[in-house]
Amino acid sequence: MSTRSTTIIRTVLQMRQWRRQCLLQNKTVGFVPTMGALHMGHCHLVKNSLAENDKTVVSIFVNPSQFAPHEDLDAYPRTLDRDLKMLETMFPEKQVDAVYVPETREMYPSGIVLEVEDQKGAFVNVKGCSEGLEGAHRPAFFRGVATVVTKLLNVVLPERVYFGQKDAQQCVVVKNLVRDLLIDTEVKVLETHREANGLAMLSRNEYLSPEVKDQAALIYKGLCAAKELYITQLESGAGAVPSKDILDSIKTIYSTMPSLWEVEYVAVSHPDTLEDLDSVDLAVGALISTAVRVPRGDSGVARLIDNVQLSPKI
Ligand SMILES: Nc1ncnc2c1ncn2[C@@H]1O[C@H](COP(=O)(O)OP(=O)(O)OP(=O)(O)O)[C@@H](O)[C@H]1O
Ligand SMILES: CC(C)(CO)[C@@H](O)C(=O)[O-]
Ligand code: BAL
Repeated sequence: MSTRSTTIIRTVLQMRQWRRQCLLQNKTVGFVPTMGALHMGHCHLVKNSLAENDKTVVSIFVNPSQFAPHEDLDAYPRTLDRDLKMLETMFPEKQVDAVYVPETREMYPSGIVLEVEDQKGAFVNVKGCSEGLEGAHRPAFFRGVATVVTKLLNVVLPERVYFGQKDAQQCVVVKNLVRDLLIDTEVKVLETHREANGLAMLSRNEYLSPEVKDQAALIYKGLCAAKELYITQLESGAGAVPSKDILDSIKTIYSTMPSLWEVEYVAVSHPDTLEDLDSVDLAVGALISTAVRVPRGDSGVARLIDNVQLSPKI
């Protein structure tokens, strides 16, 4: 089936046939993996892929294996018609060439085994990832992401694959997996797109009432306070800043959050290894990341993540 100029591909076989044609025509392929409910953050990745490759594939697949049983797999927004329209209309100069929308049985022909207890044995070697940040709070997450990204890359075989810095730990996991499994693709990481109030664009923002969306600006405001502290210290010529001072600057802002909100974590990590830092070497910088649980419009809870990079190059 095809829309104006975007081919919709539903099976591994069709995807491979499409890819083979690109190879025969000597065309490079850029790939943007997503779980749909597309927003301007996704479009930013697509725009870069369109600019850097002859052909661009976007995948839309809500991957069950990265959700633990208590997480929001069923509630995750699924807006395929709207997503396809967005991809057709957002890029007037150059269209997305193919959208890969597989069923779960295409991606997992032998089914899915969720071994949540066994996460620490995951095969991807990412220092710090099992102990802290998202890995600690979402036990199924990185094994599921590593599995599905490997499968997707095996099917699409792109020259370049695009991810958002918003999921900073995911980017480290994917870079390590591409390196360790000798996958022949270039991983490109692009900066986080934000709403006018600073809130990171997330598919899960669809869960939020306008009021909560307004208040959620505090998340980025807290991260910006950490950045300001870092820059002040950098300009003063200091060599290091204790992580506690950074965390305190964020806590001051977070203390104004509505009382029902729950800060799941704020972490100060090494920018490359993601190991927890007691003190930030100003010449090296750090990744400051956070997850906050806020009320959903429908009485559930939405988990919002964000991060900023503290870099001596700022
Ligand atoms: N605001 C953003 N800016 C840049 N890239 C983004 C942004 N939001 C998502 N991405 C990237 O788009 C890709 C697909 O993300 P995904 O479909 O999970 O959406 P999402 O907005 O991250 O949703 P959620 O975190 O609510 O699941 C990922 O590489 C992700 O990092
Ligand atoms: C990379 C990904 C598409 C794997 O399902 C997902 O984790 C996402 O959208 O960030
Ligand atoms: N972009 C992150 C996907 C997830 O939260 O499962």
